[in-house]
Amino acid sequence: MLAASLKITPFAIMSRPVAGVRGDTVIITLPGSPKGAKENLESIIKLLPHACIQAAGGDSRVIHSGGMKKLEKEAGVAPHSGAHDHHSHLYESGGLASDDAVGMTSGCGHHHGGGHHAPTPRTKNGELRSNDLTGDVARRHRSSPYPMISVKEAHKLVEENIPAPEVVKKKVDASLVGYILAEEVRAKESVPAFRASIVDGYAVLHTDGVGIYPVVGVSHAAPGEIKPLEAGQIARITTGAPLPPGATAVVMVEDTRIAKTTDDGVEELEIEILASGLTELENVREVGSDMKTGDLLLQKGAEITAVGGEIGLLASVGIAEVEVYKKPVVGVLSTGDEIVQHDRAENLTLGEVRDSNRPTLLAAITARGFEAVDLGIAKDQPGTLEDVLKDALSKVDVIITTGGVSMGEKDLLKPTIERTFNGTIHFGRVAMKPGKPTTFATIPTQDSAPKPIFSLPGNPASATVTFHLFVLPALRQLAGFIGNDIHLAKALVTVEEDLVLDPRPEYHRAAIRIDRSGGLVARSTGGQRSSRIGSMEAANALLCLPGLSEVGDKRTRVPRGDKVEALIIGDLKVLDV
Ligand SMILES: Nc1nc2c(c(=O)[nH]1)N[C@H]1C(S)=C(S)[C@@H](COP(=O)(O)OP(=O)(O)OC[C@H]3O[C@@H](n4cnc5c(N)ncnc54)[C@H](O)[C@@H]3O)O[C@H]1N2
Ligand code: MOO
Ligand SMILES: [Mg+2]
Repeated sequence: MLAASLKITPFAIMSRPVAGVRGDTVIITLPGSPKGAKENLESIIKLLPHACIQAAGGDSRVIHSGGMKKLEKEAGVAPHSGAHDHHSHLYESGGLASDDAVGMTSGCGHHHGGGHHAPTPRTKNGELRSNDLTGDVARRHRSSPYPMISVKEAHKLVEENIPAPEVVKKKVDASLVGYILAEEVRAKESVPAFRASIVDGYAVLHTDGVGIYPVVGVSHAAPGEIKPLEAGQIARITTGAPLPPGATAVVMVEDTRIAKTTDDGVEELEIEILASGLTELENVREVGSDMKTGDLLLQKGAEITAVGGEIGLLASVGIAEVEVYKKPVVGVLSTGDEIVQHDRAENLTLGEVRDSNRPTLLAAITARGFEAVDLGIAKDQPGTLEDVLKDALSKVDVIITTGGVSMGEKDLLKPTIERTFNGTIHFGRVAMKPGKPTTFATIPTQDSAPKPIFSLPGNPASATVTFHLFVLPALRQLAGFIGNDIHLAKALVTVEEDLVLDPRPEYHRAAIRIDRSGGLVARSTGGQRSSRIGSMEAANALLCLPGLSEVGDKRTRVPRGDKVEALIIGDLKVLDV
């Protein structure tokens, strides 16, 4: 306790905690200050069950040989009671789970440079961290070997380990939306390519002034030759049509009067110009006044957006194809013996679970403009998982799997990635809720850079949140987005109700609306349990709530009316009045 407190304050030297055992009771004294008490307790709490069992006379040899479960049962220590779980979360968010833990960040966790130490894929004595693939359950890790890193760290590790984007040529058409330009584009023609009228009326010499003039020609917005115009003459012209050579302005038909027509009253012979003080090029678009040959049209790195403006600009100067960054093809694989096709007709038998992760992710990937490949469901068998992943590596640029990344003996993704594919696990645990066991790795391949694989947690809300937080930015980076454009947009929103804080930094699903004053208000989607995909229904934002450990015991909730940072994951809607 003193050592842990000393890391926090030198005043720790002044405290005089004592601890002891009376009968079979463990007694520990803590400082008076609530903060001090919490910090001291946290530094030893993981050992309390052990200490209690020893104080109750448990035999330490049995304990260390994994007989903890049996002893806990005998001693009536509930192995996984809520409280215990709560405590385990408490450490993890406090970064006390292991000495590799790093300080937590609050907010949306986007890294802004700054030092970081990436946890090494191997332990200090060079061992691989994952369980071995023998499946001997008694040999599996009893606590995670993966350092708990912050979301900010995780973002940095992803950004540093995503391959460089590939350049491809694409036609300028609707399929270009969402691509990033890999080259600077300049105008190869001027717009307009000729002097064009902005209005319907009469082409004149602006020096002629008011008076009656003969109509000597007609210029329609159509290809064809136009006769030159002399002083004292005018020509009828329609909007967008080329001015006759020699003409220097256009008078709107509203500023004229008919002076003489043919006998049958069909054709106009002479027109009275009523507009005076015409300036040169009045109502005329000079050649290249919108865009001149050689002008910069679009920068390298510009996004071709769904608004269509960039496609229009390219089309307006006749660009037929451009170099863009190839968008990654993304494979989605569900894993788990319990997982069945969501639309399988038969009713569920005991233990079966409908696959919601794959449909969710395939939809989200496609809607974001990336090509998604359905890799189906893999059983929790090392062999089949290996076959499916091998096949996937030959077909897609990025693999997403869900499930099988936690502490269970059937959680095969980490061991398979590391031991079968010689992959590098860049991180395997993130201080966040949901999404703690999120795993990001790269797998070496013969003919390309190591391929990214995101093994997301199986819990549906966890899988969907971590897709938005980690995978989507990686896809955007692969597609050529840079800097903050890689990440989801952040906004400050006012919470409409009190939100209870979790020990871990939480990405709380919410529906945000633009309110009458133009501000953003957030309404929680309700129960945020990681298994509840319903918490993603109507969610267009993830509220970045700090973990309890970050806010100290100052507060345990975000009060209604407070503002928090939110990551925008869906379209904004206006508040229904
Ligand atoms: N002893 C510990 N157990 C767990 C920990 C821990 O730290 N210690 N972490 C918990 C957290 S946090 C999460 S998140 C989960 C993630 O575990 P996995 O990634 O291994 O996920 P699975 O066990 O395979 O499945 C979890 C849950 O989700 C259901 N599932 C899986 N795939 C799908 C799918 N495609 N569609 C719908 N539902 C799916 C699965 O049936 C399970 O119910 O680990 C905790 N455990
Ligand atoms: O980390 Mo998990 O909170 O259940 O997704
Ligand atoms: Mg599991």
